[in-house]
Amino acid sequence: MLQQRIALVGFGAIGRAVFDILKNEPRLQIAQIIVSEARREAVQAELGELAAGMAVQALTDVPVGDDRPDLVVECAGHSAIQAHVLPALAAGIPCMVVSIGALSAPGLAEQLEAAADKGRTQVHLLSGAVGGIDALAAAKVAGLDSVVYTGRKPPLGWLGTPAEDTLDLRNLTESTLFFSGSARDAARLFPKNANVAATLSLAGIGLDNTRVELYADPTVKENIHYYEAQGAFGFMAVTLKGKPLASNPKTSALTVYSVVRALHNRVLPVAI
Ligand SMILES: NC(=O)C1=CN([C@@H]2O[C@H](COP(=O)(O)OP(=O)(O)OC[C@H]3O[C@@H](n4cnc5c(N)ncnc54)[C@H](OP(=O)(O)O)[C@@H]3O)[C@@H](O)[C@H]2O)C=CC1
Ligand SMILES: O=C([O-])CC(=O)C(=O)O
Repeated sequence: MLQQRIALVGFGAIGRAVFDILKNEPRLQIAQIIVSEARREAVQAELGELAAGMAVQALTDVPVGDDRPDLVVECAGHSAIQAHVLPALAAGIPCMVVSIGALSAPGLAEQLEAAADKGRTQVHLLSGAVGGIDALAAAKVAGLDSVVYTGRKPPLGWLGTPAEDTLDLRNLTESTLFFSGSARDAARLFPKNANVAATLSLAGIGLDNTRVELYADPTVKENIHYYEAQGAFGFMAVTLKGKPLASNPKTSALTVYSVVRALHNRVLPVAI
């Protein structure tokens, strides 16, 4: 039986939900949870209750020595790529990443590639809240002409973002466009909301050529991702209406399931 010892980076909405799904899965043992120094003791105490009988350690860094995990799964935020994913890759530990918008920062994509090369390993950018990445990345082989993405969330999903500079999100009465531009700018300006734009770009025609529109829409309850891609392969359009996590309305539950799916694909006899 294939098994993996996993270090989970981040124990917020996604991390907790992944932990909850996997805690009784013998093939996928979450051995370490990487959190900030300020939260470490509290998380360790909580794990004592959540995971009685399991040896899960709350740590502030991914161990790269004797106690190294087989795999690092990032579900924390953009800063975690520099802090935890780069060193793990350089030490030869494969990583999965959901905070893909971080790769919009100058030089970070190249640093990730170099670290993975140095460690002779791979970083897997997960599909997260969106679907069709397999088709888009395959279509890229023959050449893509355009990829256009629209992200639409209920107004409260945009709280704490630059959308608040121009919109009264708590009192919005109609669907309102507040960002139109490149995926690079979207990912930089909306680090907790536009990872999907970056994912589509990296699978498709890049962060500067992927066009993005973002809407706050009081008529919807889901986080809606819609994109169209045109190229030598033909045409595709995807609509994904993702239910938000109760613990974080910015994040679609599908992101959690995409992590679990990727992990299952590493250990189950049949990968799909
Ligand atoms: N690819 C995709 O489709 C999607 C990607 N995402 C990405 O996933 C991230 C996490 O989402 P979600 O779980 O909903 O967010 P939450 O805010 O609920 O949780 C994030 C957790 O990660 C912790 N954290 C942040 N930075 C670090 C770090 N450098 N090291 C260790 N822990 C850290 C935070 O701790 P603290 O509070 O102490 O900072 C917090 O507990 C988002 O920020 C976004 O980048 C989200 C949705 C979709
Ligand atoms: O979870 C979602 O629906 C998408 C999201 O936040 C992101 O792209 O960062």
